[in-house]
Amino acid sequence: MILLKDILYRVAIESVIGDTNVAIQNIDFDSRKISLNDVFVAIRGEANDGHEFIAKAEENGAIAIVCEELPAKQINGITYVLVENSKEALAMIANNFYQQPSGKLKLVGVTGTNGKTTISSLLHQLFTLAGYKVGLISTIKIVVGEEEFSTRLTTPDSLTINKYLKKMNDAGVEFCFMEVSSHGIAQHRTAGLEFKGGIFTNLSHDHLDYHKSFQEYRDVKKKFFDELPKSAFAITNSDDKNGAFMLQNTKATKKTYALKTNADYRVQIIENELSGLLLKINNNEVWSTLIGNFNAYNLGAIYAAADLLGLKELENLKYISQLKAVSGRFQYLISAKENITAIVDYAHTPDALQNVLETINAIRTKNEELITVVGCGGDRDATKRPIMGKVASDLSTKVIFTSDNPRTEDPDRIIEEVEAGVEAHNWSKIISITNRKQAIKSACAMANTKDIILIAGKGHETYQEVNGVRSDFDDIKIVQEMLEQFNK
Ligand SMILES: CC(=O)N[C@H]1[C@@H](OP(=O)(O)OP(=O)(O)OC[C@H]2O[C@@H](n3ccc(=O)[nH]c3=O)[C@H](O)[C@@H]2O)O[C@H](CO)[C@@H](O)[C@@H]1O[C@H](C)C(=O)N[C@@H](C)C(=O)N[C@H](CCC(=O)O)C(=O)O
Ligand SMILES: Nc1ncnc2c1ncn2[C@@H]1O[C@H](COP(=O)(O)OP(=O)(O)OP(=O)(O)O)[C@@H](O)[C@H]1O
Ligand SMILES: N[C@H](CCC[C@H](N)C(=O)O)C(=O)O
Ligand SMILES: [Mg+2]
Repeated sequence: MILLKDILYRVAIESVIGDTNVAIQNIDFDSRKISLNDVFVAIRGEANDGHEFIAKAEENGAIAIVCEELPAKQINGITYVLVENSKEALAMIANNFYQQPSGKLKLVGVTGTNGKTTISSLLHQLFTLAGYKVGLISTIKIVVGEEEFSTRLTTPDSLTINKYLKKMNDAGVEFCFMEVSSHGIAQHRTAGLEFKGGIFTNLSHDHLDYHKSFQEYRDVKKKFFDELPKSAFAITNSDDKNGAFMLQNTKATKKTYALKTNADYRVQIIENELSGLLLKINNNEVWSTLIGNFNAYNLGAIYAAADLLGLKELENLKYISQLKAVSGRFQYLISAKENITAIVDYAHTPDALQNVLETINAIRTKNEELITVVGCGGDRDATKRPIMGKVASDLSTKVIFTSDNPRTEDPDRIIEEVEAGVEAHNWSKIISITNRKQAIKSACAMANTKDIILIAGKGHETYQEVNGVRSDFDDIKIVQEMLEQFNK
């Protein structure tokens, strides 16, 4: 039996009306999911104000209401807990309800604009190879030992995070790697978690619809490191101009990785080919089948984290060389007959797109075309659209602009905004085909022997979201079918 007072530990409470010595059943921040003897936490969101649903939660049987503002009428028998910040309170309550699960394993958070899924998934792979039971909370999926769960957000709400961490405790998981998005930090989804380490990847343009300015976006990311405990490690990319800034006020042990500057974990690229990377990390050579400069950074961060988590040097190098590419991250398929290469990549920011295109250009010979299929998501940062249009047209020989996830926006309007970034001398390179499947088919039809097709933006996603409806859609499957037709 759990009492209301037990879950209020570390919650910044302003006042309480009613009894906290009451047994509670469950917790939720959605009035529609409240049933008898549950605790309802009212949250002011982006679209709605949870305080407007307090009456609904009471009707559904809530025994306690946690809120920032008391309802005009209070009901006898229900306890009202007035707090400073409901989102933070929810996080603390979730930590308490599931008995502080983050402290019972080694939790490492990965933050930054690009590379979070790659690094956390590869660390999950590495520690699994090393024989440990491992957990993962990522954009692609949540993993608890051998069990996998689907997920919609990169960093889930605090209740969901703690629920899965508890499952990990019950399954005997020793290490958990999780992505920490800027939305997650800003909305206190990770508050109260006990991190053993934090990793910073890089910072570039994204989510400026939500954070309003680059400074605000940067400061939110920094907050994650500010809050790490002294016993944790904080690993940063010292080649990134915001790398040092991230660790300015952290209490954690600071460590750096870099390709260009001096660092605790120094990575050098010896060979960089379509078959993989030969790297020197500190004084050891290691081969990886991962491709591109940016993966040399990711591998540097992974090596550093594994080292700081106690993996022996030789084991670390051995497992790094066995890591396999993460789904939809530079995933490539080759049609045997025509020798056409198709690369499916999740690049959905200007920086990621530029990195991927530069990687391909570095390995492509001049007479092979690079045909890029790309679009931008709706209801997300619109300022990145023309920049992605420019990057795609500057760095490809042909471009097909198309839809990503239009969500509630008009796909043709989004494409126009992407096209607006294309410079006049590149206009002859581009065409636009709104239907993404058609765009991929056209790219395949345009390709000649040895050409390279990049399909960017959706990576591992198996749906396309239009007006709130997600229909089956898989870049990898579509391109596979097309390439098989060539082989006939
Ligand atoms: C913009 C944003 O981040 N929104 C998130 C936010 O929702 P919200 O603030 O809009 O919630 P709301 O609809 O206004 O509702 C407010 C409150 O009223 C409650 N409510 C509502 C209706 C009702 O009948 N009863 C009721 O109690 C809701 O449960 C909620 O508690 O809080 C919700 C619960 O945690 C999230 O699911 C939701 O994510 C939406 C779906 C989303 O698309 N978020 C994206 C932008 C996101 O977070 N992405 C990041 C970053 C990606 C990256 O960098 O890679 C991620 O971590 O995935
Ligand atoms: N270290 C890196 N630096 C720059 N670009 C990268 C890096 N790692 C991966 N990328 C590129 O960014 C894309 C997204 O990578 P990944 O999914 O790992 O990032 P993420 O941070 O998890 O993104 P999201 O914010 O959507 O969760 C990749 O498909 C690749 O094109
Ligand atoms: N986590 C990213 C995912 C973008 C993926 C892209 N396919 C899109 O839908 O815009 C975001 O929420 O911005
Ligand atoms: Mg991710």
